[in-house]
Amino acid sequence: MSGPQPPDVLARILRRKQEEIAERLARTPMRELQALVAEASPARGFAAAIEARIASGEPAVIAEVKKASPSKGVIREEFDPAAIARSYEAGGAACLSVLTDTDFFQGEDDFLHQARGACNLPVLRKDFTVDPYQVVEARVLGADCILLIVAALDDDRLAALNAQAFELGMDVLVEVHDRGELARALRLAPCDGALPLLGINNRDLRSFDVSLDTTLSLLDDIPAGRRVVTESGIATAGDVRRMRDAGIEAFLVGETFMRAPDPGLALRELFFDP
Ligand SMILES: O=P(O)(O)OC[C@@H](O)[C@@H](O)c1c[nH]c2ccccc12
Repeated sequence: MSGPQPPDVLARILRRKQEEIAERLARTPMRELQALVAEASPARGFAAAIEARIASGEPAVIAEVKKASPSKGVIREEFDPAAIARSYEAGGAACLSVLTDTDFFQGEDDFLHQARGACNLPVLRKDFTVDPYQVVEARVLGADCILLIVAALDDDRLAALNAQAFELGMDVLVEVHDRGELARALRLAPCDGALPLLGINNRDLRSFDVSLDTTLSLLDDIPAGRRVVTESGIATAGDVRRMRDAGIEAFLVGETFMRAPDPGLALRELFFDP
């Protein structure tokens, strides 16, 4: 370790998230929210879209719609979620990921709505989901998949939120960063035969350090047949090659595309015409 370490940003985000959930509950009680599920747009099949893409011999790219982050500040000034979604779809994305956290990522719930409404791709709600209220909220917003960060949840909560998401017809991307978290993710039981996608975050959410070695170092512990998504820090054709040589076929990429004038073109160049 070198240089000053930032404070544990994940802990700060989770403290603030509890306040935010309380505020939202006070505005719209759970019962009212649940009544809106019936009116939500049917789920698009997030994991199925990834598998279909890989079955056709191409990598599955989950392209992220992200304006800012705590580690990088504002990443993209000119930010139109609908235009970005259309660009990603044209560039060959299999799915989208949309940041909805406002306080740390300058996201909005409405960004998900705008992005999903502008294309036919399944969409991941990228947020810090720690409460059943947020899972219902995700589906009401139209989300096709939610993120569950193992480092943010105890075993019981992780299992409960995972099952709840599947019951609502969504898929789950369960995110790990080290061997201990991976072991916990692998203990999740199937829901109606379905298991979550395994996301390996190359960025340490506590220190912001990024290393693609994180993904490679965990592969030996993953049973055959599980779908792995490598997340964060993918920037060059060499990075993509390195991951694909290790057998990784699903990628979650944000910053590299968000810094490009045309995000979908950047996607196409990185993955489809190197
Ligand atoms: O912008 P990048 O380095 O390509 O990373 C995308 C994505 O993996 C990252 O935004 C992310 C991964 N896990 C998260 C959890 C919360 C917020 C954000 C994230």
